[in-house]
Amino acid sequence: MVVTVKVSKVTKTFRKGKTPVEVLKGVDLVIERGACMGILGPSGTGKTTLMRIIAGLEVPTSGDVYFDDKLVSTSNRIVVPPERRNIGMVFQSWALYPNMKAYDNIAFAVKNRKGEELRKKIEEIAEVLDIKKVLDRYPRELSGGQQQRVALARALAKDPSLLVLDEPFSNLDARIRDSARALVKKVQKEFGVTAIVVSHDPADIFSVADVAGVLLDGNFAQVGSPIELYDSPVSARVARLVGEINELDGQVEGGKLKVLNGTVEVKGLDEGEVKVGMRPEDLKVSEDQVPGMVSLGKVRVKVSSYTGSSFRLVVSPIEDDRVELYVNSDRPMDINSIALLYVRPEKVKIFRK
Ligand SMILES: Nc1ncnc2c1ncn2[C@@H]1O[C@H](COP(=O)(O)OP(=O)(O)OP(=O)(O)O)[C@@H](O)[C@H]1O
Repeated sequence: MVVTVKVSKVTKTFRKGKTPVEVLKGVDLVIERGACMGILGPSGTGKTTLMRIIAGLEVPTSGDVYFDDKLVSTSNRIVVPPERRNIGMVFQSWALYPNMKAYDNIAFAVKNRKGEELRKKIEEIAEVLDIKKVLDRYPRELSGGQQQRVALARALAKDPSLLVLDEPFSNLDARIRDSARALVKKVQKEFGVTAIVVSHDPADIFSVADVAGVLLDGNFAQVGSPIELYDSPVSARVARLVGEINELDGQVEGGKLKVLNGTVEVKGLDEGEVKVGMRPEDLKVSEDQVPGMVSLGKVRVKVSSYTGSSFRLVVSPIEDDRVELYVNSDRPMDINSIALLYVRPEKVKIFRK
């Protein structure tokens, strides 16, 4: 039975020698039945700890965890042990048994089915994951992508209440990572299982999660759809974690934002010093006027490099060489050429200092 997961005011304190360190500081979270929640955050921020608490592998210092209405963990106590939470887990390492064929690796995890019924279930999942032909191979005879799919099949074969994926793509080549992400999304939806994906790579989270949370300093700094997090981050730290961003100082005066040599209309903001964020794809360098975009003044091109699908420019305002901005461009530019820098005004992000 697929569950809704509810985490309520969960804290976790570890001891580093004699010093207590509070890693989670009252985390609240609801993952609706059948939804896929992504958890993003820098290293050491408590992502794995939170996931282990949900899985029952770690006990919360305080707070509660529910699967539907059932209390599974509470302050310093595991109410339902991990083996009875029916969680399908996929780890970064995939953790396949090297001495067992793919089929047996999958079958080993399934306790509730036997014989023909088990075989049918495994074949059905193998079909969806396209690993039917490799079920009689040992892990060492499989590619990384196939091993990952076997690990996913193993997690799904027991009809889990919850699927937990811990950095599931980090051991894959960049070449197949995109297709692996698409496959995870497809099977998660097809099997209708509630899922949690933990990663430090926003691309992992954005490609599979319906809702994502950014964990910073022991709490969620923001929870929202991937688009919300990317387009409307609540802070410069969140903005930086979910994608590349240029950060500049600006000033709000009389309903206008002054940044570099440009002015952008803004509404409902307090006057004063602000931090301004602009993503490289929201900037453009051009000799001509660009309709719908606002000029930020003249810049000098310092770097123009080809990235495979587009060009990447590094530019500096002509009056201040120390300020550098990254700009995505559909064409190369001559080094040291001077042009105007434009920004899409609706995409400018403004943060309090
Ligand atoms: N069993 C433990 N005892 C003491 N400290 C721990 C223990 N487990 C984790 N920590 C500490 O808690 C903090 C959070 O660790 P956690 O592994 O949850 O972070 P993370 O966000 O998953 O990091 P990463 O992305 O590097 O895996 C770290 O500072 C870590 O050193």
